[in-house]
Amino acid sequence: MAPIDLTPLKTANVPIFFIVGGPGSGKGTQCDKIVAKYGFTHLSSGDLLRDEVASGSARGKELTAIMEAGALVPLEVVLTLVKEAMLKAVAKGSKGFLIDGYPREVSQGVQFENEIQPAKLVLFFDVAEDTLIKRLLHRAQTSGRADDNIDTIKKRLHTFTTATKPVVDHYEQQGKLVKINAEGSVDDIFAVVTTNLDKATSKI
Ligand SMILES: Nc1ccn([C@@H]2O[C@H](COP(=O)(O)OP(=O)(O)OP(=O)(O)O)[C@@H](O)[C@H]2O)c(=O)n1
Ligand SMILES: Nc1nc2c(ncn2[C@@H]2O[C@H](COP(=O)(O)OP(=O)(O)O)[C@@H](O)[C@H]2O)c(=O)[nH]1
Ligand SMILES: [Mg+2]
Repeated sequence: MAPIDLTPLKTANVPIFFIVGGPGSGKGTQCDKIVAKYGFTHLSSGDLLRDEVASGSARGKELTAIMEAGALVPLEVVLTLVKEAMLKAVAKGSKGFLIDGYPREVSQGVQFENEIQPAKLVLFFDVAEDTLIKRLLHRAQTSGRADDNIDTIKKRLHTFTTATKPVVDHYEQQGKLVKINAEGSVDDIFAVVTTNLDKATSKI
């Protein structure tokens, strides 16, 4: 596969925010609110993967099995989808990016930042496991997602603890982590989010 020309994305030099948290921690919910207020482009890596599956492509078929096992899709696959979506958004004048559900492991973050540009901040929505399970089982009633069932939820939580928690430590060491207690109401959490985003964007 030919390498993707990232020049337009690098030249745009718009702020990039990683949004991390366990499955069901409210990443998508908060991203919708951030988009409404700040006009950033929201890219959910999980949604990009689900779109790829829905397209019926050969690449999509391989992904289904991995996602239903609650495991991680190979870094190159996710990063390629993210890059393609970012380039499309930059062509339309994107003001910045919320990269939701990525990085899932330290190497995903390192490679993204090396190849594209460093993230400005990493928002981490911190929610206890029992709350995550309750929320996901509730969402399962309407989400239609093949992975919103108790067996896959348990596997996703395991993947989060083993692969993604080190991501949180990695960015904490770099002083880029904003850890938000996300057990409260959507509006209370959003108030903390806006305080941090206002601070980060005023320095641009
Ligand atoms: N960077 C990513 C993002 C997603 N996935 C795969 O896609 C699945 C669903 O991802 P996502 O929609 O982000 O789900 P959750 O993290 O469970 O978060 P939520 O449902 O809360 O959005 C993951 O379990 C994983 O198999 C992945 O491998 N790598
Ligand atoms: N109680 C409560 N529920 C929330 C909050 N944020 C999201 N939810 C619910 O939790 C579920 C998962 O949220 P979602 O935004 O899809 O989380 P994501 O999986 O991290 O993207 C959904 O059913 C939401 O309605 C919150 O702040 N408080
Ligand atoms: Mg989501």
